[in-house]
Amino acid sequence: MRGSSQSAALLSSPHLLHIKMNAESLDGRLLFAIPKKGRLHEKCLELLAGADIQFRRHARLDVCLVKNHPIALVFLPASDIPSFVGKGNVDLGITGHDVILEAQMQDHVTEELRLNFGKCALQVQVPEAGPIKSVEQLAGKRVVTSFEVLSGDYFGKLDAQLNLTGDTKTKIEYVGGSVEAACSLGLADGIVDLVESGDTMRAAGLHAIATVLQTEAVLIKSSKPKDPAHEPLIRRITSRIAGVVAAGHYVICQYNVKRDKLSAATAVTPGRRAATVSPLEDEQWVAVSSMVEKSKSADVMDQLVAIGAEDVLIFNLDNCRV
Ligand SMILES: Nc1ncnc2c1ncn2[C@@H]1O[C@H](COP(=O)(O)OP(=O)(O)OP(=O)(O)O)[C@@H](O)[C@H]1O
Ligand SMILES: O=P(O)(O)OC[C@H]1O[C@H](OP(=O)(O)OP(=O)(O)O)[C@H](O)[C@@H]1O
Repeated sequence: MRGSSQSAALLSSPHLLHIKMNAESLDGRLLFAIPKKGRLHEKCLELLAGADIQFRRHARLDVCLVKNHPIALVFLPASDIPSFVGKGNVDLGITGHDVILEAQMQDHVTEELRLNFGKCALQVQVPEAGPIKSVEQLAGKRVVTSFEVLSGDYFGKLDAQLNLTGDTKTKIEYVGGSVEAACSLGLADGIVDLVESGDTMRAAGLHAIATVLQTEAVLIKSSKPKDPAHEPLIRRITSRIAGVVAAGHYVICQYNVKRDKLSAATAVTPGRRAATVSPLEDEQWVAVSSMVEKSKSADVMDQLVAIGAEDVLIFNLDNCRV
């Protein structure tokens, strides 16, 4: 029975020993892995709430049952989620695209959805005041990182291009955290680490000289799901989460405009299929409603006002299916 073997595999994980007493209740449930802490955790909880996946997590328990679906949530370190999903121990998961590549699980998981958070870049960084200005100058020296595989690939290719072999190759050393301190501590000539705002990098006196990878959080499923019976539920959850992500991406823009300016205005707010145009009591005017990308809404409002639109309103979406 797949449910039992899946539970047994989960329970062999050191993270999950203390949920043994719950093993029976996991059987038959779709297992969905969520980062248990770190940068992605809170955003994942918001997604679950938006998708109406209801649960109560008891303090310190890494597995909890969803009340309104046959799902169990499994809280794991983000870095372990690709291999749990890739090996089929859990059915669905959320983690970073970077983490999937670092775990070398890209051939074992399918990225179902980009989630529009956890966006950052994996960058090669060196001391701003130091002599190294390019990755070619850094090649052959000491690089400290938490991303050994991705950094190894990156510098491996660079070493090959520069004909660096044996002892002259770049030395990649792993550290589990505080990577940005490695140069000032004398451990490294450069580092490879994630950058979002750049605050950590600048505070450590570093600057970026190359980008290894752009990443964001993704919803993943196993490329070879063990239980096809879970597919409809996976599709439903994926569609709900896609709706929550789209709701964060769009706003509704509503305004009044004179009929003779309507085509200029709808050129600014074409909507996804078409703008909704409704008559007003004043026959010279119409009301227009349209979905607009949130990041462009301020520009769109400026353009509408310049065209002569009035009462321009922006509404956030709680949820949608588009
Ligand atoms: N500054 C950031 N901005 C956006 N996304 C980030 C940032 N840092 C990390 N991430 C994303 O979150 C993932 C997990 O990173 P995080 O540092 O939270 O890992 P963790 O090791 O699980 O947590 P912790 O650092 O608390 O131990 C990263 O692989 C990346 O995809
Ligand atoms: O460009 P920034 O916005 O400053 O973000 C980058 C920092 O975020 C991540 O670490 P995090 O703060 O999650 O903690 P960690 O070092 O413990 O992983 C990453 O490792 C960087 O240190």
